[in-house]
Amino acid sequence: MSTKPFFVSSPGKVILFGEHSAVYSKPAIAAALDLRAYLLVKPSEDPNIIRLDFPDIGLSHSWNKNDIPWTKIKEYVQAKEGKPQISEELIPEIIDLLSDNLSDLSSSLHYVTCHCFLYLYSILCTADVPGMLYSVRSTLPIGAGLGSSAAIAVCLASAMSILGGHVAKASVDYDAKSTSKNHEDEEFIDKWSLMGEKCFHGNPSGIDNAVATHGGAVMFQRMKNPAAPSVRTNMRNFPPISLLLTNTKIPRSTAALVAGVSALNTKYSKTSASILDAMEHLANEAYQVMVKPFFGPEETRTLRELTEINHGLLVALGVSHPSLEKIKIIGDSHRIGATKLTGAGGGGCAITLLNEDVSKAELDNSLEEFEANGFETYRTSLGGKGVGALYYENVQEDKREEVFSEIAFTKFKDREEIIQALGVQNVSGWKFW
Ligand SMILES: Nc1ncnc2c1ncn2[C@@H]1O[C@H](COP(=O)(O)OP(=O)(O)OP(=O)(O)O)[C@@H](O)[C@H]1O
Ligand SMILES: C[C@@](O)(CCO)CC(=O)[O-]
Ligand SMILES: [Mg+2]
Repeated sequence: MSTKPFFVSSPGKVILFGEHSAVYSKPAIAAALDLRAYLLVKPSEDPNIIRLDFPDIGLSHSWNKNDIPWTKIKEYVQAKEGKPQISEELIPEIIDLLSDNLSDLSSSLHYVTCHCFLYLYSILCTADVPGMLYSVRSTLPIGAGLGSSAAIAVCLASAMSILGGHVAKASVDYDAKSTSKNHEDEEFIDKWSLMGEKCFHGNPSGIDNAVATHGGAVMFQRMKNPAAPSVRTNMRNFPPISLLLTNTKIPRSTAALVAGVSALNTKYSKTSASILDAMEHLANEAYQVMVKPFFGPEETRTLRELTEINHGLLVALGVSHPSLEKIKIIGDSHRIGATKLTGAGGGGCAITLLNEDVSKAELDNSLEEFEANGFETYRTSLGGKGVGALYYENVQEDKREEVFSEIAFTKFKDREEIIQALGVQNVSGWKFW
């Protein structure tokens, strides 16, 4: 177990096809974003104190680790060779046992985040792990459809797997070929981060945390039998798609949107089953196109057409928002490409698969209109690295104090400062599983 400070980091994601239908065991396609969450873990001055400092959401909280009902919690966790075994659902008895530790949190945002932290902490760590500071910063917009919750869940699950001694040290360099990956440890982190996602929103498909753990691009399908593992097919030759992300900045909750679709399914079961079936066919067609060895103008046109259809189907499920429709109208009227909402919808982000021949003038006009409406745009590359760690000993000796400074970390002004100081591409020493 490491008592030296370390960072873990994991990426957000873009769902290209199949959000919401993914929850109903339909295939979906998603890829890792170059925006990431970072978690600093650092020994506390008082080894009995577990301290959370999550400035992005104004959360600062601490517990005395002796107040966690360790012995009772462990009675509900099955372990094999010292490794806690995953349950299908969150264990209600553990939720109940932790409720006293959460009773002084009045904001629901803080409650949910602390619940996720303590659930993973009390299962993956033991009373012997000294109290630490846990501080999170993210370059992902929160609640905007880009998997910010999954990135946090993966950071927490990986840090606690390190502290609990359940995974080997991450040791693969940034540029190394993926064949040397430690698949077993990545799977462990993936599984436990799904439990973290369940704390954030009751019924996640698992696609967001899978991408945040493994990175790259995947076709993902949750199985109908909840006990069966999800199927994840890596898409190695992910085509070079030119993508524009536009954030409406309208806040929304994934949990509420997923619950809304569930209500629709109950009320109009046959109609909504047809919509979900259409989404299934659409994701399969997109997959066939995306894995073609040759990806030319015909293939990009097909993906744009499927993008338009996918958005229409999501509108039919009731998860769009006037601001998302506005993005679509602006993009369509300047003919920049095909636009759909991404993630849970209801606000948050839209993606536009840009036309290859879009002119600079057309694009600039759209960008101006997006800005005038208060939207934020971001050009992004897809398919980056999954979860990684930056250990104390992998940072040059004379830089350690600065890199692992809690004060510097919590005070970074914006996304650019975080990326500059810690980005997995900018700072040498990051290791991956
Ligand atoms: N930087 C952060 N610091 C602390 N908590 C965060 C941070 N980013 C995300 N979260 C947690 O994740 C929640 C947002 O998750 P939610 O699933 O609603 O949106 P999302 O993950 O951004 O979008 P989607 O699930 O559609 O991809 C926040 O309410 C908070 O609990
Ligand atoms: C809306 C949803 O399909 C994607 C959220 O990013 C929910 C999920 O799959 O967990
Ligand atoms: Mg989420």
